[in-house]
Amino acid sequence: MSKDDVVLRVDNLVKTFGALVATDHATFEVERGTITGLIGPNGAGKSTLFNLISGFYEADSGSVSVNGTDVTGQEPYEIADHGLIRTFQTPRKVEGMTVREAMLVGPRNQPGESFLKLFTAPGEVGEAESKNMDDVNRILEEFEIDHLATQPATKISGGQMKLVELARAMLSEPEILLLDEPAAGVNPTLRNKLAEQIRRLNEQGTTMLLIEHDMEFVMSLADPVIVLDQGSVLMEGRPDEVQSDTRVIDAYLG
Ligand SMILES: Nc1ncnc2c1ncn2[C@@H]1O[C@H](COP(=O)(O)OP(=O)(O)OP(=O)(O)O)[C@@H](O)[C@H]1O
Repeated sequence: MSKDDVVLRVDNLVKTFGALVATDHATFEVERGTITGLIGPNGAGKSTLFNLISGFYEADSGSVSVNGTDVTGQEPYEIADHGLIRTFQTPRKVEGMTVREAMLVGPRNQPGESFLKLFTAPGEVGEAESKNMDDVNRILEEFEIDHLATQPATKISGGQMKLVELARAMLSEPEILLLDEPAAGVNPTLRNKLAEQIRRLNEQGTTMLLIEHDMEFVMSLADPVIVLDQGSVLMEGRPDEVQSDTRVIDAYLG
């Protein structure tokens, strides 16, 4: 793979918790334009890997690069500025806000977040905020969830919240989006909607790295699929190759 084709490179990452090696020299690349699946039995180290890649955990050793830039040791917001955005298994609490307000929390590079700018460049702040509002309204429509805009964010279903999380992540215009179990606890109708949206975003150019326990969901969306076992990469291949590999079957039954 040429350097330009790789959005994310994970090289020999190690993370220990006391005597437990949660990430054991994990090494892989995510090719631009793909939906790459990341699967593995419970405790294989998938969430730890996401936390390391997105800067929420510090690695003991190894490196992470995004778009050819070494981001090892950077803070999550710095890594986000390089175009890597993640969602969480359990969406963050947004009490007291409508869905539209929750969407507005935390888009990247928002000048309103800098108090100084309120005094030095108030016009810029106003413009940025109205652009954010336009972006939120456009994305709510694209995700076909504009009817939820004025609902209290805590009153919508878990599945709808997952759609809102995905929509909110897209406000940052990521080059690579890390999705942590988007289908978990979501009913079949909304799961299909989520899959449709993930496919649409990918066709429009967003590369994805997808952790998912629902095999049907991940195998119908992802290619390639990386299998993690005991903190390291066991294999990588097309969904059909992974599903029939005896090492993978053993790891799951193990
Ligand atoms: N903060 C932590 N402190 C101590 N041990 C941890 C911590 N986070 C994860 N672990 C341990 O590291 C190992 C990998 O956990 P991790 O959550 O990354 O696996 P996973 O593949 O995401 O599992 P699951 O599919 O069940 O979510 C497990 O043994 C877990 O108990």
